[in-house]
This record gives sequence, structure tokens and C-alpha cells, in this order.
Amino acid sequence: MTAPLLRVDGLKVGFKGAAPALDGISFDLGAGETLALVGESGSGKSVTALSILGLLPPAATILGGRVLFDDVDLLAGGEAAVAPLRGRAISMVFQNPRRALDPLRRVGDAIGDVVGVHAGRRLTRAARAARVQDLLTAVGIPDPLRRARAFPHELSGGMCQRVMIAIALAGNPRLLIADEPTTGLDVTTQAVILDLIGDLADARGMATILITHDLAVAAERAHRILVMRRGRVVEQAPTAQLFQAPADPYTKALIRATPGPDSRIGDLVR
Ligand SMILES: Nc1ncnc2c1ncn2[C@@H]1O[C@H](COP(=O)(O)OP(=O)(O)OP(=O)(O)O)[C@@H](O)[C@H]1O
Repeated sequence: MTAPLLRVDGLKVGFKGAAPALDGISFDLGAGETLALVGESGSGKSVTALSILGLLPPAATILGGRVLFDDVDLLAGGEAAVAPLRGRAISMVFQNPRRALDPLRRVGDAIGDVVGVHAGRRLTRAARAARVQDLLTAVGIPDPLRRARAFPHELSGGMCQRVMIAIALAGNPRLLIADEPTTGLDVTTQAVILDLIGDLADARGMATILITHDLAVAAERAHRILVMRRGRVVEQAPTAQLFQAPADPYTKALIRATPGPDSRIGDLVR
């Protein structure tokens, strides 16, 4: 069997004076696969993502485990191992896109900055602008020439998140980590952004970790779901299996608490 793209193995992370934030998390992710991390607030979803990216806050300590990307141990290799991957092979989209963007920088320039960094050589203005246009087009921004000149406050929240996704795509990632990417967006825009991430993942064969507290979102978008609680994996299974035969009482309670007889959850549990 070929190795998974990502293997998280027994990951333990602690913050001083608190119970471990992650207490032995393990999962595999294959190329092109979408895995949803679900669980209540504080269950460790974001700490898992930040551990993979080597972006844990200084107060955090890695207490054990491995994070293998392409069979390379990123924890053992430290910053030297993960820095070349961050924003390139592994990229991330956060919630609150408007806050993530520099309010004083035109969005085309913000994307261009990242394009320039990834190019690793001096790009001509024309080459950089062409790449920015391509990325804006890839994330479905209409009239990209005009939008590139906009400041973040001139764009809707959904458009700002598209810009953030364009920035995340600039390094041609093989793994995209999307941490609550639609929080704060209206329901219609949420669906559009999640569709966009799914379509891009399919088109590019990109693996995705979708972090959400919303089981209905996970049901619709993920191939597999991993349920977390208090820093542990409660259960992980292919999506249909998780809904049809949940093994853990906590998962059962989560499913019961998720509305939507007319949603895919309804179909899955029927
Ligand atoms: N900077 C920090 N300092 C101290 N503890 C932290 C810090 N960041 C996270 N934690 C702790 O780590 C645990 C996991 O937090 P994490 O943010 O991963 O949860 P989450 O599942 O992503 O929650 P949410 O859905 O609210 O984002 C929590 O107990 C939290 O209090």
C-alpha cells in the first residue's frame, strides 16, 4: 500500500497548566481526499491544524507523536522541515477573511505578493499580473482585472474569502486546511464557498481537511469524518458509515442534535 499523503500519529500537544489540548490524535489522509474534523468548541480541531502547519503558539508544547507529510516527519524536522511546505504544499484558509487581508493593500497586490514569494525568482510585472488574473479566475471572481484593484472593504465577505482561497492556491498546495472557512458568511455564500473549495480540490486532486463544528456541512462535503472531543478522537469513519452506524454515544448525540430531515443527513440516517 502506498503511504498516505498525511499521517498524524499519536499527536499530543499541551498548554501549560491545562489538560492536554491534544491527547493522542491519529488519522491518515490520502491524496485528493476530504476529511472533516468535527467536534465541540475546544475539542482540539484548530490545534490539530496548527500542529500540522508548525504554527502552534509559543505557549504550546508538543508532548509526543508524529506528523508525516509524504513520509517526512514534520515534528522531528521542526521549522526547517515545515517552512518550505507552508503556503506551498500545505496551505490554509481561516475564518474571518476580511480581517486576514491587509485593509490598505489592493487584493490583486496581496495575491501578487504571495505569487512573487512562491516564484522564487523575479517575475516581470506582466507575468505576475497574469498569474493573479488566473488565480482570481480560478476562484470564480468575475471581472478579475477590476476586482484586483479593489481594497478588501470594497468586497463582500464571500469575495474576500475567495481572495484568501486564491492566496492559498498560489503555491499549488497538495493539502488545503480550511478552518471554519465560512463562519460569518450568510448561508447562501457559505454553500458557494464550500462548493468552490470542493470543486478546486476535485480539479486539482488536492487533499482537504475541513474543520467545522457543523456536522451537516461535514456530511455534505467530506469523504470521511473524524469526531473530536476533549483532545481525543471519539470516532472516525467514511461519511455514510458514520451516519448509518455511529459507534460512539457522543457521535450519536451529535447526529441527533443536527437538524435536517431534508438534508443529506436525513438521507444518510434513513
Ligand atoms: N493559545 C492557547 N493558550 C492556551 N490554551 C489554548 C490555546 N489555544 C488553544 N488552547 C486550548 O486547546 C484546546 C483546543 O483548542 P482548539 O482551538 O483546537 O479547539 P477547537 O476544537 O478548534 O475549538 P473552536 O471550534 O472553538 O475553534 C482548548 O482547550 C483550548 O483552550
